[in-house]
Amino acid sequence: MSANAPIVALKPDSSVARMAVSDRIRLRLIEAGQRYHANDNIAAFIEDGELDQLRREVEGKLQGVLQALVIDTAGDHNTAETAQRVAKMFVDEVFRGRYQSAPAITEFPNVSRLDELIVVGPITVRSACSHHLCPVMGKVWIGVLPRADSALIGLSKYARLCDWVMSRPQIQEEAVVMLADELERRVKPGGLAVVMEASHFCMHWRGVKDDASLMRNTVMRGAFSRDAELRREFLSLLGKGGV
Ligand SMILES: Nc1nc2c(ncn2[C@@H]2O[C@H](COP(=O)(O)OP(=O)(O)OP(=O)(O)O)[C@@H](O)[C@H]2O)c(=O)[nH]1
Repeated sequence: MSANAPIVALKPDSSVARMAVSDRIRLRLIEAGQRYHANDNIAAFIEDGELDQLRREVEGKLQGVLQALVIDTAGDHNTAETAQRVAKMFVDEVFRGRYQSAPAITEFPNVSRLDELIVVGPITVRSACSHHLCPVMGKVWIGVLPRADSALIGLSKYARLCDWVMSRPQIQEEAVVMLADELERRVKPGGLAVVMEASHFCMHWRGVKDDASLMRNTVMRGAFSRDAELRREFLSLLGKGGV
């Protein structure tokens, strides 16, 4: 992990070793000039074994939150292990797209020089808003217009990539752009379209308590941004119940 090297120079070994694991990781990120917003992946800055330490650190902080909420975690059998459960849920499940490396995406050359529209979806996606950490549940549709030098990727890989990008706290507008960037980098298509439709629990469960509203947004790149007919064809293929 190359980003680790400058940290050792910055601080004596012993003081780095004594730091909380989140501080060690943060120092590496800062030293490398790497952004670490809620929707950024920081896997390259986490060393072997540190995720276990991070989960334990998060558990300790969550125990403090429960204590501050005046919940008797010692006497209440239902919350006795809540801090541990929630830490595991954040680090290993719902926010794992921050801490784990990208899924392996097998790429195949476009031997047949396919240049017709491919539509994948609806892919079920689960995320969380970065404002309240409430669930965001939705669907994503992806349109790819390949060109001769594009890579073709397996169908399941669209869903794997979606899951990796979505498993982070974020806003929907940025989520679709990030997903489009990841797809564009791997597939190098002549055109790329992403549509997301999602339900935000920060609006259902709390706040305005509006049960019905959805947010829909799109990213249109390359041929999709230039060609209205292609856009129409893609949108018409999203199907009933789609956008
Ligand atoms: N644009 C956008 N807004 C979002 C998304 N997810 C949640 N929000 C909104 O983020 C806003 C945060 O607003 P604040 O005023 O800081 O928070 P708040 O006082 O809890 O707001 P209320 O939800 O209105 O009670 C809310 O309006 C949410 O509905 C998203 O993906 N995109």
